Amino acid sequence: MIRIEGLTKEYAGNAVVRDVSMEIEAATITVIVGTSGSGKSTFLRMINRLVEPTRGLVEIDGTDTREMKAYELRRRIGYAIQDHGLFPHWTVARNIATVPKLLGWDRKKIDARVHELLELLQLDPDEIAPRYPHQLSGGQAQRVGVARALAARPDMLLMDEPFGALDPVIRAKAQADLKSIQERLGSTILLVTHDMAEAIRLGDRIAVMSEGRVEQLAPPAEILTHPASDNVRNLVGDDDRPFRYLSLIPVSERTEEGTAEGTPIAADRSLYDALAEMIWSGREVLPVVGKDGTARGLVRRGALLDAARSVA
Ligand SMILES: Nc1ncnc2c1ncn2[C@@H]1O[C@H](COP(=O)(O)OP(=O)(O)OP(=O)(O)O)[C@@H](O)[C@H]1O
Repeated sequence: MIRIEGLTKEYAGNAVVRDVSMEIEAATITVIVGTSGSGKSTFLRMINRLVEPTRGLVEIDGTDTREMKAYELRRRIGYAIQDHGLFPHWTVARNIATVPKLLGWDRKKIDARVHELLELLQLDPDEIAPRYPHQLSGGQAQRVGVARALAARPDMLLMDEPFGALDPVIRAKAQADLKSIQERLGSTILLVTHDMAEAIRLGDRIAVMSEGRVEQLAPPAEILTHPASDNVRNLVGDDDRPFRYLSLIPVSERTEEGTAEGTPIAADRSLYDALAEMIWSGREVLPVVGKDGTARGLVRRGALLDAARSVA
């Protein structure tokens, strides 16, 4: 678990991060979202001490980061940034091996880890490992950046706008990949973005920052249903709120007893998917099935619209 208390950064007496406290559970994704200049990157960089806090405390599993040596911080906290930060004159394999090498791992262990990580990120090791960064697509470079950050099995991964340089289609794929890797490895991730849609898609919790403070720290559904301030409401975007909310709630939560005709929808799909299916197929009711295909009941369009209206 990561404990952050009273974290503050001042430049020339001017606070850019003000008294931020939070606890981050292991194996969760916390997304820091906010407008430009709200202090997100400075906050993130104080966690691995790339920026030295003016005041406050960061503890990882009970150890104050001030008591950790630089190499230990690097091992325990992986760091991935927007333009991936790969070293241009090093191959992909050497880039990924940066921290393990610093830690003195032997060659065999490093090679095995590079191979394993490339496979995890769905890159062909034989093809990609010997390449140089300029020989990669944007999406591949981004994944290599994540592989490098994961190399020494860190306790925590810090990601600063990791998908910022990707086009929307690749970005959505990269987000889905990150989520599935995180679920598989049980990684603890703190990710900075200015994109609320990304925050809602990825976050177990979202911290909304404004002028150096955390204005709200809550799960996505709560941010959507109960924005704590006008600022949070603006970031969420009034027009999209109902749709974003529907995309977070599984069909199982609005399933009623009964039977209905036509192609069913799976209970773990979202209400948004159900509504899209209803519009597409011109139906007002869909049968709902479980993962194993057994009937679970039905979902009505009225119930979806009620759910959407609850946040409108
Ligand atoms: N080294 C520095 N010296 C002085 N001021 C700084 C320094 N680094 C950051 N700042 C200021 O701190 C504020 C917060 O910057 P920060 O980069 O943390 O914001 P951000 O929310 O990450 O913004 P963006 O989304 O644009 O990256 C800004 O006003 C910035 O100008």
